[in-house]
Amino acid sequence: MSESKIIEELKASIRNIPDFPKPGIQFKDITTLLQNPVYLQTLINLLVKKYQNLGITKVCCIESRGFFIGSIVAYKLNAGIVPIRKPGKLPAETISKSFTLEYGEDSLEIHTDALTKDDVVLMHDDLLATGGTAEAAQNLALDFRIAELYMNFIIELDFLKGRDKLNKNYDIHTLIHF
Ligand SMILES: O=P(O)(O)OC[C@H]1O[C@H](OP(=O)(O)OP(=O)(O)O)[C@H](O)[C@@H]1O
Ligand SMILES: Nc1ncnc2[nH]cnc12
Repeated sequence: MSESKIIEELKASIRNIPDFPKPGIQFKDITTLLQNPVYLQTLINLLVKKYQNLGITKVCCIESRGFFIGSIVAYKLNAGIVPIRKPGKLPAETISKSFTLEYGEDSLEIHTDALTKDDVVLMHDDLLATGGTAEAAQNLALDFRIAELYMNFIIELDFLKGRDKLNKNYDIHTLIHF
């Protein structure tokens, strides 16, 4: 099967929940993709193929839905896992960035010793919506003056133009567009 057909199948496996968690939001639920072993393997294989020859040393995984796939990809790439978490969850010294998202306001934190200037970082989250989360996460990583940064999302809600908030000097890749 062609790669675009495979991506269409993965897209069809994502469940839409209207009005969750607030009226007007069309929530893209990835649990229906993740719980299917074939779809899970297919997704991981596509991501590993894309990022395997780039010398990635750390995968930054954005809480919480970014943890699932980001962690597996890190393992497959022989890279480390760096959690980017909601406030008050990381126990050691952190740096923090605030942002607004499609249905609220939040901030994100990373440990101050999580990255170094030699790191080639893959930043992963399940979904890019308004881009507030990804922008904050990108800025957290760039504060470390890392060697390179790749941004990856399973899903992008194109109509929200979240991509426009991100620094265009770094590669941004999304598998499935709505
Ligand atoms: O582009 P944005 O408008 O910033 O929205 C995208 C973010 O929203 C969701 O996370 P959420 O904050 O709902 O947390 P969760 O992963 O813990 O469910 C999603 O997993 C992204 O992280
Ligand atoms: N529409 C949406 N579906 C799933 N996760 C989201 N995060 C922000 N917007 C979302």
